[in-house]
Amino acid sequence: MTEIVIATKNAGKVREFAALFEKRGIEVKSLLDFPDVPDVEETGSTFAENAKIKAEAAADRLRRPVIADDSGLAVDALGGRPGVYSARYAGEEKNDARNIAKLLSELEGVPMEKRTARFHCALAVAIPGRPTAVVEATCDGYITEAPRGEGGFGYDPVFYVPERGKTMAELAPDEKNVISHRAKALAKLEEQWDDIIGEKGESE
Ligand SMILES: O=c1[nH]c(=O)c2ncn([C@@H]3O[C@H](COP(=O)(O)OP(=O)(O)OP(=O)(O)O)[C@@H](O)[C@H]3O)c2[nH]1
Ligand SMILES: [Mg+2]
Repeated sequence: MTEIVIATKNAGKVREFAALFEKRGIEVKSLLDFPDVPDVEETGSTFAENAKIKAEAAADRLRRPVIADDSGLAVDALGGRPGVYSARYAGEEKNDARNIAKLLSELEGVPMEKRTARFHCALAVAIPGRPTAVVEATCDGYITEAPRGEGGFGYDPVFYVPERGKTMAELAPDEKNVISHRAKALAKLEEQWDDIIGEKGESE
C-alpha cells in the first residue's frame, strides 16, 4: 500500500497522520482531497462508534480502504467531558480558542492536582467488504490554568504532559508524534496491520 485516505477534514489531524505515515512510506490523502464526500453526523456515544461511522461512510463512498480518527479530551473534574463533544464543546462551528476558553472557565478554582485529563483516540479502518477494525489509545496529562505554546491543534496549549514538563503545544511535532494518543493508536494499528489489511492492501 502506498497511499491511505484518512476520513477527516481536520487539518491538524491530517498534518499528524502525514508525518506518522511518511516514516512508513505511505502517502496520506484526506477528505480535503475528496470534497464531494459528504460530512456524516457523529451520532455515536463513544469514540470507537464515531470512528466507525466516519470510516464506513467514506469507504462506502470512495470504494477503497479508509482510516477515520475520532478523538477528544476527557477531564476527570468534569466527569469525563467534553469527551466525544470535544470538537463542538463551545458550539457547532468548532472553534479551538472558544473551546479552550470554555474549558478553563469550567475548571476555574480547581487545583492543579485535580485537573487530571486524558486524550483519547479511536482509529477505525474500513475496507469495503470486510468487517471494520477499531483500535484505541490514550495519553494522560493535566489541564493548565492558561494556554502555552503554538504547536499542535485543539486543546494542545492547555494539555500539560508531566513526563515532558511541557504542554502538547510546546512540544516539537516529532515529540508529540511519539507520545500522543494518535501516535499510540497508530502503533497498535500497525501491530494488527497485516491481519486488517491483508492481501487486499498489499495489492493496492
Ligand atoms: O489538543 C488536541 N490535541 C489532539 O491531538 C487532539 N485530538 C483531538 N482533539 C480534540 O478533539 C476533537 C476531535 O473531534 P473529532 O474526532 O470529531 O474531529 P473533528 O471533528 O475535528 O474532525 P473529523 O475527523 O471528525 O473530520 C478535536 O477537534 C480537538 O478539539 C485534540 N486536541
Ligand atoms: Mg468530528
